[in-house]
Amino acid sequence: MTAETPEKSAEEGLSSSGGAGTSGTRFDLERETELRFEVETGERVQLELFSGMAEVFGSELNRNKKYTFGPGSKIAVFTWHGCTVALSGKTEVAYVSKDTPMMLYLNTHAALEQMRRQAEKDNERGPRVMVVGPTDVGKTTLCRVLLNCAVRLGRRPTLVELDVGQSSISVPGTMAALCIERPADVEEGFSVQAPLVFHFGSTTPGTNIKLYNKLTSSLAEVFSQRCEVNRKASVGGCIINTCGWVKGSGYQALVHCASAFQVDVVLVLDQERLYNELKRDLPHFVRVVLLPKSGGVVERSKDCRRESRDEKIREYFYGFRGTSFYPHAFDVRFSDVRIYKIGAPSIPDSCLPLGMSQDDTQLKLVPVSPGRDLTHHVLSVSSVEDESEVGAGQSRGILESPVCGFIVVTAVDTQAQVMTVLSPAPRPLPRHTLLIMDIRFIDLK
Ligand SMILES: Nc1ncnc2c1ncn2[C@@H]1O[C@H](COP(=O)(O)OP(=O)(O)OP(=O)(O)O)[C@@H](O)[C@H]1O
Repeated sequence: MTAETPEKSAEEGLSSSGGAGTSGTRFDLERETELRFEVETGERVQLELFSGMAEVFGSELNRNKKYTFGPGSKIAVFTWHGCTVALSGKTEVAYVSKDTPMMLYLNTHAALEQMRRQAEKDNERGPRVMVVGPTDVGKTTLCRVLLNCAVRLGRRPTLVELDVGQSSISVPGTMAALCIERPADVEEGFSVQAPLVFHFGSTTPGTNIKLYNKLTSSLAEVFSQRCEVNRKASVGGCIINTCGWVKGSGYQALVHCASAFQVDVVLVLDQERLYNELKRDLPHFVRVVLLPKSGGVVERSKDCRRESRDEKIREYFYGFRGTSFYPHAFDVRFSDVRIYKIGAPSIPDSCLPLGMSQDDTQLKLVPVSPGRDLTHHVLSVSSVEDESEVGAGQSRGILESPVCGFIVVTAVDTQAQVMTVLSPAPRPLPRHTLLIMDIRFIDLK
């Protein structure tokens, strides 16, 4: 699609916001402004840069290339020096804003880069940054901007993803780390090659906060080990994306994360209360910075979040926009696998065996006998060696082993004692220890 319909200036674009789907609308953006748009459900929108320079969340746009955004995408095209872009397709809203915090975000990046330079000089480690704030304040977007800025300067920062509801690295229900080697693709985001992924199993940390904190520590440990042997990773530092749960145990989990990763900087988006609490509770050498949220960040409904989780799982099996991968379906005999759930249901303290605490039950591996209720569940394939025995001591090994992939149970035949699974690779499964998630995926499309 090209800009064949009437051309509009930014001001006209403003007046066209509010929905009546526009096609081929041209926007002349002044310096330091951004064009924000949302794609209507069931639609696609194409973006093209005609002149000047512009970026989407820190990834530069190429001129005269058409970028396509799928249903529900919420995008901001920012320009430092002015540009002309066009949108074609049905947008729910499209408007230009002069009021953007990008300058503050860039200043934050400049300060982090200064810390990296200093680290290089002094043979120290680079900044470890934690981004926090309530839901829908643009945490993920800020992480992306900061990582893009760093990698564009030749740095190799690590993205640590602790948001188990909306992971930007792997499927929901996981906690992961990814070394960033190139800027995010404008449409697809960061290229996910060789991430380190741990199984959490649900979309809210509150379902098993003990496990959540444990895995945060495991990620921190692996990251620190990598920094010891890889100078670039050490200088690049890390940007940690967290969950929007910032009260009670959620808050404690943030404090735990700050200590596990030994963070130097905490960026608090849009909540003064959280900012003050962290200033009070973190050691004085941690720099806690309050940043405003962008007016463009869009609140997402529960349904919208569920859809984007489903989309993420679909993407894992079928690739971006469902076109690049061809998953396999095959039968797995019950006797060939061992399936566990992490965490036993909590029972009153008075009923626990002598010397055992609730904490122990949260980290316990509970064997699951396959039945029909397993249908549609996502299972993580643990990388733990098949031969290892699961005794009281070894369960730790499974909890703290990364996963090597995911499968979805599509059918269970209890008579034949087999289950049919959807898998990214052909049979056989690479390992036979499976961890069940609370998350289900129904392969409808
Ligand atoms: N300036 C902007 N203009 C338009 N859309 C934006 C802008 N910044 C962010 N968004 C969009 O707003 C949505 C929410 O942003 P983001 O995912 O960064 O928030 P979050 O705080 O990480 O959310 P949560 O932690 O609750 O999942 C995303 O779809 C993102 O693309």
